[in-house]
Amino acid sequence: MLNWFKGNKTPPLRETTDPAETAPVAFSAAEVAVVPPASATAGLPAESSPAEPGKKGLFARLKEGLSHSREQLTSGVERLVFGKKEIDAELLEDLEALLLQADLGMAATQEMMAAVTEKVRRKELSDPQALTAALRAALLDILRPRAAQWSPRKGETQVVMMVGINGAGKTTTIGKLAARWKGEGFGVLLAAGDTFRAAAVEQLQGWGERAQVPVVAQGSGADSASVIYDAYAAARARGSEVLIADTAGRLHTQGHLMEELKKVKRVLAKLDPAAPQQIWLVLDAGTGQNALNQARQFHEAVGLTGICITKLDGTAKGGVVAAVAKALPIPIRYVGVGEGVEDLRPFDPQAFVDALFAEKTG
Ligand SMILES: Nc1nc2c(ncn2[C@@H]2O[C@H](COP(=O)(O)OP(=O)(O)OP(=O)(O)O)[C@@H](O)[C@H]2O)c(=O)[nH]1
Repeated sequence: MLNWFKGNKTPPLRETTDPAETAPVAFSAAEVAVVPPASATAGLPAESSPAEPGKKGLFARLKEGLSHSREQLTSGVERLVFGKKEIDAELLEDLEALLLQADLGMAATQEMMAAVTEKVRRKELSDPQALTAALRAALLDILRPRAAQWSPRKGETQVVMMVGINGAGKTTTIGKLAARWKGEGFGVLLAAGDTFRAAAVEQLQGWGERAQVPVVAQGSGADSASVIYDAYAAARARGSEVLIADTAGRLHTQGHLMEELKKVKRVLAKLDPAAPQQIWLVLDAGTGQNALNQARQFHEAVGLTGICITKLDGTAKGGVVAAVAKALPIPIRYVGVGEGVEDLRPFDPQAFVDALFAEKTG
């Protein structure tokens, strides 16, 4: 229990953009530490401060990030239609194979192929050169239902709990979200709930320092549910709008570790039955179709309300976003296209299709 509750002291009401606000607040240091340590930025990618806008245009960053995937899809289609006069069965077969190779997965591929084949059958599509436009439209139809932005709300304290397998990019995504929401004027607090990996606490504190957002942490090996509970209590007392809770990476197949996540939910619900208001799964795009299994199992265990797909810049498997969108009725909140703070983009289906699947290469 935090000592400002015990002592019935008035907690700081609201966070401001003043860095002084990020100094340790009133609490029992033995139990909870809200600390942005001085040297915690070690090991973080060099980048601009959160207040500094990205130097490149937002779409340009997304496009650059998706260049490997775009190259595979766009050039692939160009190769298939080169010299072709009509869309025949062979071309359609090759196209299906290309979409599967680009990691769109069976269900999304089949839906896109059905849309294209139907257009060919109705004679609305006969020119092979027009295939790309038809594919883009079909992809957009799959992605559009998954676009739903979430933002903290003034006057409420909501918890966004981040889950995922080891190394998916949870801590990094939390840092980027903290900078974004802080920049939008929300009071943000971070909970170092990954008590398993010692460096994770330091890493989170580094992001906290960069974003000028306080971090609630306990010693390594502490009970994750207790850290997140205390952090939620602190966030409510401070009037922060959002608590972003890190959790340890775990394989979706490790039943006992999935139970731990359920415990965090139960413990938070003691403070507010609606908490955690959001549970977001972080998926590494490079894991390809395995991302679907992860998403299904995390969803079954804890009930996801959002998905963030990271590392789209390092892979040609960008099509996995379509596979995830088709397989699960869960909003895709953000996509990560780099390690920098500005490389986390809100998921915008039209921008994503434009960046992933160019009308023409180049
Ligand atoms: N290129 C690229 N790298 C990323 C992206 N997101 C995260 N990373 C990198 O991925 C690595 C792992 O990220 P973390 O945030 O530590 O992953 P985690 O899920 O917290 O890991 P655990 O604590 O082991 O569960 C780091 O080197 C990040 O910089 C992204 O969108 N693009």
